[in-house]
Amino acid sequence: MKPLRIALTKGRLEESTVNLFEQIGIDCSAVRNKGRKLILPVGDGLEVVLAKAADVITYVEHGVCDLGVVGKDTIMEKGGSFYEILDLGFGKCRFALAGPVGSDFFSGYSARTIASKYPHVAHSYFESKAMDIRVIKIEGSVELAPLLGLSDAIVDIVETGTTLKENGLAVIETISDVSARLIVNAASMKLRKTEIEALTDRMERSVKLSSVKEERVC
Ligand SMILES: Nc1ncnc2c1ncn2[C@@H]1O[C@H](COP(=O)(O)OP(=O)(O)OP(=O)(O)O)[C@@H](O)[C@H]1O
Ligand SMILES: O=P(O)(O)OC[C@H]1O[C@H](OP(=O)(O)OP(=O)(O)O)[C@H](O)[C@@H]1O
Repeated sequence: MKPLRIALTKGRLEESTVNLFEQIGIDCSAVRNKGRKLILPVGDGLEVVLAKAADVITYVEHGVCDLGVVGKDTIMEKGGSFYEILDLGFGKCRFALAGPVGSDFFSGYSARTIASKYPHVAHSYFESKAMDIRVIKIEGSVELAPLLGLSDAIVDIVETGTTLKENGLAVIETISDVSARLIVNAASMKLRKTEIEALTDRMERSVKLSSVKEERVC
C-alpha cells in the first residue's frame, strides 16, 4: 500500500504540525533532520511533503497529496475544491482591517484604497459592506503601504499586534479568526477513508486535549 501523503505548510505552521504528529506517536525524526529534503517518510505509513501554503492547496486539490495542513487565511484567499475537516487549534491569528492611528476610515464618500497580500479576502469583506474600494496587491510588509501613502488602510494578518503598533497603525475592525486547518482531497476521502479517519481521529483527540490544557493555563 502506498503511503498516505500529507503536505505541510513550511515556516510558521511547521513546528506545531510536527509537534502534533509527535503527540499522536508518529516518529518525525526525518522531518526534524530534513536538511534540504522536501519529501520525508515519517512513521505510521505517512509521507510528509513540505510546501508553501498556497501550494499545499494545489497539491491536495490535484490529488498528488491526500491531506494538507494550511492556514484558514490561505483557504479563504485561494479557495478550491477539497474537504476542510479539522481546526488544528494552532497558528492562531486574525484577519483585520487596519489603518493609521486616529484616521477615520469609514467617514466620507470617496472610494478607499486597500493594500493587501490577500486581495480576494479584502474584496469579499468590502463587498459584504457594499463599499466601493480599490485593492492593491502587496507581497509582504503590507504595513508599509499606508505609511508610504499608497493606501488608506490594509487588510492583513494580526497576531500579537506588535507590527501594527510599532508602525503607528491600529486595528479598525476584525474580519475573521484564522488558524491551521486539516484539508483532504475529495477522492482520497472516499478511496482511503479508513486510514484517513483513523489518522484524523487521533489528531482530533490530541487537539481537544491541547485546548483543554490551554484553558486550564488561562
Ligand atoms: N503573525 C503571523 N503572520 C503571518 N501568518 C501567521 C501568523 N501567525 C500565524 N500565521 C499562519 O501561518 C501561516 C504561514 O505563515 P508564514 O509566514 O510561515 O508563510 P507565508 O505567509 O507563506 O509567508 P512567506 O511568504 O514569508 O513564506 C499563515 O498562512 C497563517 O495561517
Ligand atoms: O501582529 P504581529 O504578531 O506583529 O504579526 C503580524 C505580522 O506578521 C505577518 O508578517 P510576516 O512576518 O509573515 O511578514 P510579511 O509581512 O513579509 O508577510 C503579518 O503580515 C504581519 O505583518
